[in-house]
Amino acid sequence: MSVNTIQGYEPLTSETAIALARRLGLFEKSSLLDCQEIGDGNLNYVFHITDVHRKKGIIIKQALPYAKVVGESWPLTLKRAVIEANALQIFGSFAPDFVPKVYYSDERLAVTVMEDLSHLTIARTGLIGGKNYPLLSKHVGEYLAKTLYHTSDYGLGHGKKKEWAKNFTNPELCKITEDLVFTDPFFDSQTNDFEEDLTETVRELWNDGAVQLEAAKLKKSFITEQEALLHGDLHTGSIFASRTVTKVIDPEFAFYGPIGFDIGQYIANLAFQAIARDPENREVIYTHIQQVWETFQEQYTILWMEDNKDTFAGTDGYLDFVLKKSFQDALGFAGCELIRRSIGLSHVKDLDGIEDNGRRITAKKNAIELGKKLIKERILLTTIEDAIQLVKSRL
Ligand SMILES: Nc1ncnc2c1ncn2[C@@H]1O[C@H](COP(=O)(O)OP(=O)(O)O)[C@@H](O)[C@H]1O
Ligand SMILES: CSC[C@H]1O[C@H](OP(=O)(O)O)[C@H](O)[C@@H]1O
Repeated sequence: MSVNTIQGYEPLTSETAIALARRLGLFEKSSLLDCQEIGDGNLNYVFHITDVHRKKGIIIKQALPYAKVVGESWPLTLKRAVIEANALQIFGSFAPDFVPKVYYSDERLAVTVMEDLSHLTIARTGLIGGKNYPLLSKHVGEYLAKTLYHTSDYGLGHGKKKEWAKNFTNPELCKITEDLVFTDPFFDSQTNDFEEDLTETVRELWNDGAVQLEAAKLKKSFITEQEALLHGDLHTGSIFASRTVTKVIDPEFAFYGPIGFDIGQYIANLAFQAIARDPENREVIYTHIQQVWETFQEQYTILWMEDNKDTFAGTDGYLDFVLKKSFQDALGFAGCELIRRSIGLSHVKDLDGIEDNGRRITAKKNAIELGKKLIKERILLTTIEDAIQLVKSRL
């Protein structure tokens, strides 16, 4: 397959990115501008433009017509840029404290111009470096409650939600997740990528019919359940943090799906830290896992009570049912993410960055075993304490 030429689209260079910033009037006319391409993700260009004297910056993110990590042999829709810009604006309207401001977007050029967050640190990088972000998981819990409630049937009403869901069909990006998270790691697929020392563990996984059946059910939920507008790729590399501020970036995978998916991806990426750390440094990560769920549950409940468009909102047991389902879904999705980032395409630095071969292999085996347990036993777990106990039992 080759990349189609798209009318009016051209990849930006530092010069054309600066010209765009000037045209948009985002800097004073006399300012001296510097531009660096800083994208370290799998898919896009990210240009950081700064006014050299005033130290003020902006970010211009541009989608390429292919996946950057693989190259032109993997064409990928440019529509993801408009999905990302629209999702940032919607999430920003419901949770303004936790989302970068969007200054401009252009569908033809596939660009989103947004607030510069480079005074913050990507949470994954900070956590790997041993930094503590005391408010991170409370903030993420609040962000999740607000975005997942306000975009749902309960927040919007059935008609409006269906309209929104139509505007957020994102089949190409969803297919990446369907393949890379929910399918390929459970079979002997070409995209898988793991060390030889993991072969036996991986073969056991491929022969585990019970895991495959539960993974199939989780994949079905991901594909069929349009509960709310999800971020769709909420790992700790998609979150900027400081001790007091949290901002969620990169929602190009946004679509209407099961709300446990965002919660589960975040929990799994915290779990990578618990797995990678020495035992004495794990407790703070367990606290994060507890805080994100507790804050989500508390805030979601408040929103449900305040203004719910569903006639059944006050029916005894309905909110509990919704929360329990989301919790158990989240644990299953977390299990899939743990396995995928250990043996599938696109790993995490938390594990790959462990230099000692023996420690790294043990960490990945732990991640795979924990993933299997979460997938198979999620319906037996009813409290976040149960889930944390299960994580502890695998390390
Ligand atoms: N608003 C921003 N402010 C500062 N840096 C950013 C911003 N958005 C992205 N970046 C930088 O660019 C990197 C890649 O961005 P991301 O949106 O995750 O791209 P991709 O979709 O390719 O994964 C981030 O890890 C971060 O370093
Ligand atoms: C070839 S896409 C693989 C992987 O990349 C995305 O992550 P990011 O955009 O944050 O780098 C997403 O997790 C996809 O599954």
